[in-house]
Amino acid sequence: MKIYLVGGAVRDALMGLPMKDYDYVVVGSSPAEMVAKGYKQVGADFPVFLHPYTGDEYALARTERKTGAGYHGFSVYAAPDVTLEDDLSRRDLTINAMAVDDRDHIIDPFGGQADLAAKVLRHVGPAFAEDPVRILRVARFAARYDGFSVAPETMALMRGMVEAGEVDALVPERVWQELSRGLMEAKPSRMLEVLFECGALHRLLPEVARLHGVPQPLAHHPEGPVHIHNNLVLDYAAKCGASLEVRFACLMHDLGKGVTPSESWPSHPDHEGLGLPLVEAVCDRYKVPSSCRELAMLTCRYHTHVHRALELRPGSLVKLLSNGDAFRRPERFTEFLQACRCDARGRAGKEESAYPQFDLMVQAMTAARSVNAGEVAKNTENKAFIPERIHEARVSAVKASMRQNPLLKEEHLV
Ligand SMILES: Nc1ccn([C@@H]2O[C@H](COP(=O)(O)OP(=O)(O)OP(=O)(O)O)[C@@H](O)[C@H]2O)c(=O)n1
Ligand SMILES: [Mg+2]
Repeated sequence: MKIYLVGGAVRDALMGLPMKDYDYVVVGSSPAEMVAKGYKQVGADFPVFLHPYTGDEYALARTERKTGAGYHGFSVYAAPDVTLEDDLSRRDLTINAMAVDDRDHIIDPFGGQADLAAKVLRHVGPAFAEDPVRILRVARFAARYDGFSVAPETMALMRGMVEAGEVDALVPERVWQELSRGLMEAKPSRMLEVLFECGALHRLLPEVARLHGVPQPLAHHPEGPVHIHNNLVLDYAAKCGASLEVRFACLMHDLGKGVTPSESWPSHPDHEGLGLPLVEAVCDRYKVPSSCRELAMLTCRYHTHVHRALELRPGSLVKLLSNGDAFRRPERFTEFLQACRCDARGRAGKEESAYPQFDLMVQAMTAARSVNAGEVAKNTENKAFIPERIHEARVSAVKASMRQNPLLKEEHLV
């Protein structure tokens, strides 16, 4: 038998990037031989084994053929006569279809090195079309690797797959897994662009696709239409190293602008409220984790309130804190503020601009949270007045702390 390192590790090594996981292909062996050598078989469907010491994955060279719809509609053929080239030819992209043998010799039958040098994401062959997840993978690699483009013939193939309804058959968990990974890459906007170009975004996230070309007031948004703004917001969040929750909230924050009646353009009255059912629909569709869902809802609903924080009086600031659940969930409220800051800076020429609303809201939250609500409750004789008294105490605390904030004018302190 012969063992080769394949896939992502080879690609990343050639790019000079750290290798994350090692996948090996074994040629000329059998399950019985692998087990006899101490490898542990994992999964009944595929001939994949774990190395007894390193835990790395070793797969018998195999060919796959789609026999029906969905995930189980595959027939796998693994036998000692399947060659390394056979195995590489069923893989998605040329840059993922290279192997290295035990003498560090590179086997590259599909021009993966040339495509790496030219920064091209190109499919290996017609087998690409057998797995629609690959459309999402291509979009994700475009978001990860700076300057990579999708080969025209690959884009055409992906478009054909979308038209054939292939992405509609994807299970929600897989879509979320790929989308969330793409959001965590260096330039998430590239994922959206690639998905848009092949038509997959319209199928998977029509709410986001709909933002394309929608006008906004130029004075606030010199970058132009909503989708460009959305892309800048996302990429700024990525540049800051924001969490998945913050990045997802950024992706969702302006969905309401996609359903503004065109008579109102370029204004978007109540896009916050209009966006909420759309955010819910996306989250339901992909069973989005509640941490992402909650922050996205909060951000959609209240981001413009935070933008106006400098004009809010203490009473309104406390109400915003309370609506944002800042007393019970201060960490989440801080992530909400981060998303608001990404929104403000994700505009042409605004990336470096000050966003004093962030510090102001943190200051207000700290002051309001310093109120001992239990103590206020204990000292309130008529228990029906407790919520009101707590609110008043918080307002007083915010007011006192605001007196030290030079950003605020006297009239805001009343
Ligand atoms: N839908 C898929 C998934 C995987 N592969 C192949 O299996 C290898 C390993 O898959 P995986 O670890 O999921 O992806 P990587 O390419 O290693 O990317 P990542 O860095 O995200 O792990 C890929 O390189 C590719 O050759 C494929 O052809 N089609
Ligand atoms: Mg990998």
